[in-house]
Amino acid sequence: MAAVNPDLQSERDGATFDTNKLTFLLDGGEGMTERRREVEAEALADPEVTGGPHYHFMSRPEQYSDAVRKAVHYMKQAKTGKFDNPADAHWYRNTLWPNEMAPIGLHTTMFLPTLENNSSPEQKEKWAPLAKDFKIIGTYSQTEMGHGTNLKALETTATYEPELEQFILHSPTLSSIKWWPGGLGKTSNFAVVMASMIIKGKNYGMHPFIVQLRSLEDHTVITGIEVGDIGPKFGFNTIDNGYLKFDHVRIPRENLLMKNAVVEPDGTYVRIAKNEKAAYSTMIFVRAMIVLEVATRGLAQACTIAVRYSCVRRQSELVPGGPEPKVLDFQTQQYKLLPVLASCYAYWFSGLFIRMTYFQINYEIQQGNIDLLPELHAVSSGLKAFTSYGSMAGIEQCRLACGGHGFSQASGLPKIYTTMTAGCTYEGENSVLYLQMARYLMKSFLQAEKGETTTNSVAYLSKKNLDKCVLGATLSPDTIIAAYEHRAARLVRKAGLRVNALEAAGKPYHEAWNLTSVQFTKAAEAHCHYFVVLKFADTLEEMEDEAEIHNVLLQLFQLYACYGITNYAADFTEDGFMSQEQLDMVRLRVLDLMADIRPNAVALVDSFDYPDHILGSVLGRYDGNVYENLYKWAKDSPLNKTEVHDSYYKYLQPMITGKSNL
Ligand SMILES: CCCCCCCCCCCCCCCCCCCC(=O)SCCNC(=O)CCNC(=O)[C@H](O)C(C)(C)COP(=O)(O)OP(=O)(O)OC[C@H]1O[C@@H](n2cnc3c(N)ncnc32)[C@H](O)[C@@H]1OP(=O)(O)O
Ligand SMILES: Cc1cc2nc3c(=O)[nH]c(=O)nc-3n(C[C@H](O)[C@H](O)[C@H](O)COP(=O)(O)OP(=O)(O)OC[C@H]3O[C@@H](n4cnc5c(N)ncnc54)[C@H](O)[C@@H]3O)c2cc1C
Repeated sequence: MAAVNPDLQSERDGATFDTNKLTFLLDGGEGMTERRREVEAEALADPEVTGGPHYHFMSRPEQYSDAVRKAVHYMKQAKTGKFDNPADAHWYRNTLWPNEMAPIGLHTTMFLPTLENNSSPEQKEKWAPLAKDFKIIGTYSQTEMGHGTNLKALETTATYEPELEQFILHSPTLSSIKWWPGGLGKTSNFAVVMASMIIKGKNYGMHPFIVQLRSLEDHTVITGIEVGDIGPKFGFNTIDNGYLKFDHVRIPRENLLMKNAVVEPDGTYVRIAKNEKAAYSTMIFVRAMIVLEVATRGLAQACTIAVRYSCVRRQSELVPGGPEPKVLDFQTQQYKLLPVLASCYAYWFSGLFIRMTYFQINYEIQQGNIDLLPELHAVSSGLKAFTSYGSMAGIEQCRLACGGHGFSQASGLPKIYTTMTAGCTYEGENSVLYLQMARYLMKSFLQAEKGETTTNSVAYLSKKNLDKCVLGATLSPDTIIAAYEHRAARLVRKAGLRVNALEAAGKPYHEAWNLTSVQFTKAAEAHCHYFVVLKFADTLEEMEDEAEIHNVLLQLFQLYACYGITNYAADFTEDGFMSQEQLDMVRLRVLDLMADIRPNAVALVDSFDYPDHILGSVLGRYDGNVYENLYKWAKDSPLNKTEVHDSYYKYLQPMITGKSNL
């Protein structure tokens, strides 16, 4: 390995804590870190994983094709049983497709989970092993050209025919064509298709059906089906997001996944699930996972790149006539990066929380206890929206902080950005998800108004909140949490009262709701902000005695919270809760905290523990040898394969010389 750039080494030497120990905390324990590192090391040693053509120097069809090569490699490995632990499989995939979507990504994240959670026991026994062993490859096909958000308006129909005990799948309109499902265009031979189920003329709404799309022999498309790729996108170029059109395709009755609802041979519909949204369960799973696995990890990688590079990049003067400083020593550069780094830690702890909570509540739901489903739906929706937007903005901030080189694909940042920003849209567009959380907040507000006790994430709504902020120079977690509680409770209450007032003035509820929806999305955002602050504080409280790590995490917590207050100052001050003096103090504390955190900045990103291969960045290399590798990168560019490019002979030569050698 090349010698580490002394400018980066000095940062590591000056850190006040052991990065390894912080990595253990982030991974959820030393054993988890060790296992992750083992899986990554095995993958990194495998030329099928790290070899192959250079991602950025391939065309899109080549990128897709290479991703399929990797998919086959992954499936061969998985078939040996070595990834029986889902975490192992996840780490391996992250190393194989760094910041890319695998053509079989939907197979593992949505197709298989839907089969497992929406099938009857017999169906699960039949389909899940086939999918687990990759004998069939599937996707999750829900969104249509005309509707992604409004699931009640999906137009694909599954009409039951009792005589033959079959459903007939049909796409009656242009807008009913399935559009967007990942891996649908070229890779999958099966899909879970969400379609409106019609029996004897009655529409029972969206239900999941397992449908074969292509032959298992030669991959040709099943009669009555038209399927293909939807073309190049802003990112996600390794995956074949597809379209799918049905022309009266018949499937057996048994292909309705019947855990939540059964259709008997004579067409009798029997609902089993207690909640009518049971068919939406896979979406909750993915939203809960996006928080850590997509939003936070994308941001952590961007922070790693930008912070390391900012300690390698020297520019301008700090001391007149003095040497060029590391750019991270400029206060403005710290202001660009350190609050983003603090938010990354904040999201991480919320991500760990929602992942664990998802598995706990889902277990209860599987046992038939659905009491906590509304809470899980609201929190997973809100956190998905809050963290994906924050990460998207943070990644862009990291890119800008890298100056010109940040604009190059060599930085790795454009790829991280385009992959991650899709998470603001897929699995529920962010405003739409904030409005789902807002419904929950409105209900909870009404409960609190009636004097009832609200619980879980909204417990604070029925508490007596402080009228005056008691935040002082010590910035204790409790006073910070109280400030965020106050802001969220006030914004929820204000929006709720306006709905009530508009209704009292004669507006129908739906109109009152729409007229309050901007306020409500801001209230939902404030609620999520509070929740993320709370989970960060909980992590600090639960930490075992690792004083050095506790100190630096406390600084990050305070920075995250103070920066949030300065960014949303009006929310905290306009009702007189926080005084101007307190706000001024918080603003100055942001600057002081940045100075406190600055010496540990590199150690804090090293703790995310990303191998260079996953970062895919010349700027963010662990060894900090940026310039020689930027030069190498440019030399490898396909345009430099020949001294004179073909386009010269085709276009320039005739113009410049009046003749052509072609
Ligand atoms: C160590 C690690 C191991 C773990 C490894 C795991 C790795 C995982 C990695 C994850 C990587 C992820 C990569 C992802 C790849 C891309 C995937 C992209 C896939 C997709 O995009 S699939 C399509 C997604 N589509 C959507 O999300 C559609 C959005 N729309 C909706 O969800 C609904 O239509 C909407 C907006 C919620 C409205 O629904 P509607 O039916 O109209 O309902 P109402 O608004 O009338 O509400 C009625 C009532 O129901 C409640 N509700 C709504 N949804 C749900 C739900 N899901 N569950 C429970 N309850 C729900 C709603 O709140 C209302 O309640 P009220 O009480 O207020 O009446
Ligand atoms: C990269 C990517 C991968 C995807 N993968 C899959 C997949 O594998 N399977 C699949 O089925 N789908 C997939 N999708 C589709 C995705 O789930 C939808 O695009 C997403 O749910 C948003 O729905 P939409 O496109 O209909 O947006 P729209 O709902 O049309 O959003 C447009 C605008 O309208 C606003 N809006 C819509 N409804 C409301 C409302 N009720 N209140 C206020 N504002 C509203 C939105 O906020 C937004 O600003 C994918 C999409 C992308 C981008």
